[in-house]
Amino acid sequence: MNGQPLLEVENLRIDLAAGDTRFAAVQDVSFTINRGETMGLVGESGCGKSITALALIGLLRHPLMIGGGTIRFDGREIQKLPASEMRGLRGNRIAMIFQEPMTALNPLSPVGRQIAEMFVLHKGASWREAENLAVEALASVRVPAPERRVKDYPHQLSGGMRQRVMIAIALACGPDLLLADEPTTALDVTVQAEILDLIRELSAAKGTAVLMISHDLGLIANMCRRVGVMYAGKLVEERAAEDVFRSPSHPYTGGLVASLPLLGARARHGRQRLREISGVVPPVSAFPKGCRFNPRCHASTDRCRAEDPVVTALPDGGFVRCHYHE
Ligand SMILES: Nc1ncnc2c1ncn2[C@@H]1O[C@H](COP(=O)(O)OP(=O)(O)OP(=O)(O)O)[C@@H](O)[C@H]1O
Repeated sequence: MNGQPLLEVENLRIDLAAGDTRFAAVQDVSFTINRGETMGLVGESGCGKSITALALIGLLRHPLMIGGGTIRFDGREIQKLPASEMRGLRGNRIAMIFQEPMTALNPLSPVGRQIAEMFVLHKGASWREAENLAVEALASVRVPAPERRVKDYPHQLSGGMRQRVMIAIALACGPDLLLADEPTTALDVTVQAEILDLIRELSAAKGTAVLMISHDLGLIANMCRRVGVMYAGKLVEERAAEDVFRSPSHPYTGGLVASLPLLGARARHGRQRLREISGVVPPVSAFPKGCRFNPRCHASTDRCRAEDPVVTALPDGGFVRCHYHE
C-alpha cells in the first residue's frame, strides 16, 4: 500500500474574511503525500503552514475558510463529506499534534481518560477495555509508570510528558496521516530530540504518513524525505530534502538554508557571518503584487514585481515557483 497517494491537495485556497473583503491567506497550494511517507512543510511564522494543516483536518474556523481547490483523503474529497463522517475521520484516520499540548488537552480530565476516549469514540471499545488500552498507549510513548500516570491531570505533567500524551492520543487509533504542527517548538532541546525520535519511530512502525510542520529547516530535513517550502501563503519549492540543501532553487529556500548554523555553505567555510533573510513575512492583507517574495529577494527584477511566477517542474522531480530559478 505504501507509495499510493493518501492525501492529495490541489490548488488549495484559504480565505481570511475581514469585513466585506476576503484575502487569500493560502493560494495555489498543491502537494501529495503517499501512504507511509513523511513530508515537511517549512517557512517562517505567518506563511500559512498551520492554517493549511487545519484545513486538511477540517478544523478551519471563521474568519478562515476554504476558498477553493480540493483536498482528497484516501480518494475522497473531504469538503464534500458530511460533518459526521469528518468527525469519524478526525482523530481516527487523520490526527494532529500541536505545539502547545496544554491548549489541546482538557485540563479537567485525567490524561488516561482522554486517551481512552479515543478508543471508545472510534473503535467501539468499552470504557474498561479503553482504560487498559490507554495504559498501553502511554507505555508506547515511554511515559514511566503509565498505570499511575493515567490518573494525572495535564497540569501535573512536564511539557515533554504532555507532548507524549498528545502523541499517544494522536496515534491511539493508528491513523493513516499524522499532522505534526511544530510539535517540539515549546520544548527544551534534549526533550525535542526525544519527541522527534518518538514520532519517527512510532509512525514508521505503524506505517503512518506524517506532515511535519516547522519553521526549522534543519529539523524538517532530518525528519522528512520531501520538503515543501512555504512563503506568504504559497508553496515556492518542493523537493527531496537532500536536493533542497544541495541546490535550493528558490531564493527564499536559499535564504533558509544559508541561515542554518551548521549547514549553510557560508557558515561551513567559516568566512562570512550567517546570512539571514532581511525583512519579515507580510500580513495576509498586504501580500505584494507579482512574486510575493520580491520585496525581500536579493535578485528581484521588474518582472518579479509585476508577474507572479508559475510553477516550474525541475529535472529532479521537484518544482519551484521563481522566474529565475535557473
Ligand atoms: N484566526 C485567525 N484570524 C485572522 N488571521 C489569522 C488567523 N489564523 C491565522 N491567521 C493569519 O493567517 C496567516 C497564516 O497563519 P499560520 O498560523 O498558518 O502561519 P504559520 O506559517 O503556521 O505560522 P506560525 O508558525 O506562527 O503559526 C498569518 O498571516 C496569520 O496572521
